[in-house]
Amino acid sequence: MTESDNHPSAIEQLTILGAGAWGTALAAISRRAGQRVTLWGRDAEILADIKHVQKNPRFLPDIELPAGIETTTDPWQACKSTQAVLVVIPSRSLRQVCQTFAPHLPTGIPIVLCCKGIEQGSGLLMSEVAQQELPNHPIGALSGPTFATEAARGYPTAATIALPFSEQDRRYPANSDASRLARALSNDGFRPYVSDDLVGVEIGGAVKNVIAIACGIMTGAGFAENTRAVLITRGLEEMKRLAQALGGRRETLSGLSGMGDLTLTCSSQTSRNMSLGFQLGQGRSRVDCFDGRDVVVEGEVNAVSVTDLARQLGVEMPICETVNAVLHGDAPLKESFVKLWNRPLKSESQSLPISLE
Ligand SMILES: NC(=O)C1=CN([C@@H]2O[C@H](COP(=O)(O)OP(=O)(O)OC[C@H]3O[C@@H](n4cnc5c(N)ncnc54)[C@H](OP(=O)(O)O)[C@@H]3O)[C@@H](O)[C@H]2O)C=CC1
Ligand SMILES: O=C(CO)COP(=O)(O)O
Repeated sequence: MTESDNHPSAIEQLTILGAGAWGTALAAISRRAGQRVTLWGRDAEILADIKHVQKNPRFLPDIELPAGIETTTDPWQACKSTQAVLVVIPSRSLRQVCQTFAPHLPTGIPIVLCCKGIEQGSGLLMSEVAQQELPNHPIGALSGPTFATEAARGYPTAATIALPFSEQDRRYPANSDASRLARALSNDGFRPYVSDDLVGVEIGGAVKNVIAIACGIMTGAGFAENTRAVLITRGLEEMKRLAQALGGRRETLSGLSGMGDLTLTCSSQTSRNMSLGFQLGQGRSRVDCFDGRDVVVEGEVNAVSVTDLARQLGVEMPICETVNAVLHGDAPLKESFVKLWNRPLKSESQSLPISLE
């Protein structure tokens, strides 16, 4: 078989599930890339604004969206002639959303998960949850340093699209689902890279939010740049260890979905995770954070699932452990971070495993 015999058709029609900040931004990105886009959500009023006045006043106020985004609250309508689906809802809702959409998805189309997390209780990656519920679809992830507000405005942004490669994909990588999706989303402001390391890409997205909460706590408590650099660097090492234990590649965590997203999220209060940590570090109680609004903070719920998974696998993740103890174990904030700093001294590199005690 030659490459031209095997050339699959280009993706021209996308469905996006979730009309929050990132789902709406991805609809804008896809439109700018020339796609026919249907955005599915639950709130008919928001969807009407997106379609008719090119605004999402609740999740992306003041941002002008491109015209031509079709919207619907009906799962069948959303999927009827789609060639690929991006799932952009909070991680805790993924299983339920997959179950709702399973009967409506055209057979075999790729499903790309854009939520960042690990399922509570089961410890499954988002892709494993989706694979259980949608066994007849290739499952991938899109992840990277992508604040929705910036990407929706068209500011230059890049991310990684990961799907496992089949034997055929290895022979013709440009024809893989990951490559077809990258071409479908690419435009002047959005540059997708392709990967076959789904585990590495997903772990980066899930763990960086927990580390960002740690950065926020330390910054809110009055510490500065040195402390943040340590948390980013050692946090990256925690991400690499967990990815490796699950069969991912350490090098993936040096890319956009690892180091890239970790740096972004740990450096700005535009991040809801960093911002939650900051407010807690300043001494606010959890109920007063975000002025009492119910904001999606993935690192908060995922501190539990990341820590549980690490313990199960025997992977040392002291920063994530500390965040989890503070958020969910009633551990005193200041003392917990002092304890983190006073752990036994050791070598920096995994390949020189010495303790100095
Ligand atoms: N915002 C960002 O910059 C980025 C976010 N992400 C990730 O994307 C995911 C979504 O985040 P984001 O868009 O920011 O969140 P938002 O809070 O902005 O929006 C969440 C959306 O999900 C919908 N939703 C929640 N639960 C369900 C459910 N059970 N069924 C159907 N729809 C549901 C909400 O609908 P309703 O209003 O009806 O509740 C809302 O439209 C998260 O995992 C986040 O980490 C990734 C990269 C960037
Ligand atoms: O994942 C994000 C950027 O890549 C968004 O981060 P927050 O969820 O912390 O706002």
